[in-house]
Amino acid sequence: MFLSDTNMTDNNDTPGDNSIQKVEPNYHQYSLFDIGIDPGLKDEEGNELPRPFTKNQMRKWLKKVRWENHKADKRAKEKARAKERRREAREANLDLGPSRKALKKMKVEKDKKNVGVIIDLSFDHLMIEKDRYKVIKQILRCYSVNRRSESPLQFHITSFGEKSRNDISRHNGYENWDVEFHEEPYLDLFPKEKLVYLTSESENIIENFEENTFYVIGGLVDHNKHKGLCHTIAKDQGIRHGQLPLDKYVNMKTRKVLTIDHVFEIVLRVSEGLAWQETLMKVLPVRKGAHICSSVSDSSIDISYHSD
Ligand SMILES: C[S@@+](CC[C@H](N)C(=O)[O-])C[C@H]1O[C@@H](n2cnc3c(N)ncnc32)[C@H](O)[C@@H]1O
Repeated sequence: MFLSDTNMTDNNDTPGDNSIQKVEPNYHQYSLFDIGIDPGLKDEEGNELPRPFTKNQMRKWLKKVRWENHKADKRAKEKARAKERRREAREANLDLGPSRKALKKMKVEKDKKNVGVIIDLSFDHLMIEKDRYKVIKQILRCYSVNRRSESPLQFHITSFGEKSRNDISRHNGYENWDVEFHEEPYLDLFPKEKLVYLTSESENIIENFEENTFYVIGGLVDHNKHKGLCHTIAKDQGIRHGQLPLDKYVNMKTRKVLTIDHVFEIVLRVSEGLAWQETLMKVLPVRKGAHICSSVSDSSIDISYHSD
């Protein structure tokens, strides 16, 4: 159910106004963290307490609620319109192509690539709630690009603990995703020689993704606080590691550390057969300021990893 904000006008001067108190936010659905507010206060059950709300915070919150309402409305209208179009087409004996249901079924039957990606969620203890949510959002994007791919990657999530389970359960239906969730760490699940930890600090430059190999991405949003952590872990565990060949194909204005979903999509696109330069220009966000290196051609060079 969505909230009505008709009682909340821009003329409300104080958050304690009667009109504001009529708004009954659903604090389970909308975390204050979602709108960049650290609520600080919690009740005995750990729920965020509504006060104190400044006028500005309340405005931001209402803007978010309005947007959510608008999105839900729009989706419902689109659904109704699509249903109506199908009904009309059926009556006129027109073929509108496969239904959503049929498309979904076709997707499940797609051939998976023999290349795997593992997102290593063993870093919960190093992140505040807000950053853990960012990790989950990025995983959501990985799932979404993989699902749309004609040749999806094998997708595993390891060290999937209680915190991650709670965080991800805000997104309904994750249990039905075509992703394998494991509570165990990857070392308990996969042979060491088939693992390659992706890390921007590795001295090994990846040129292509090997079949029958699992590429590990660190499930960590750390704002560079734990620089080199995944590289150290890979070396300590004696598994192979490699960095993406960013320097070879693009000039970047910013750091070479990418987000989980960008790394995932790069592995996916290159495994699909897209050239490196094209992939990087397509996937890297504009703010990374990537430009093509004019001196390179997009040929493949094999490298051998060493596991230190
Ligand atoms: C935001 S980064 C985390 C950075 C973290 N300080 C670390 O030690 O890796 C998330 C993950 O994306 C992957 N990653 C990011 N940039 C990369 C690059 N240039 N090459 C290879 N992997 C990269 C790594 O697996 C990394 O753990």
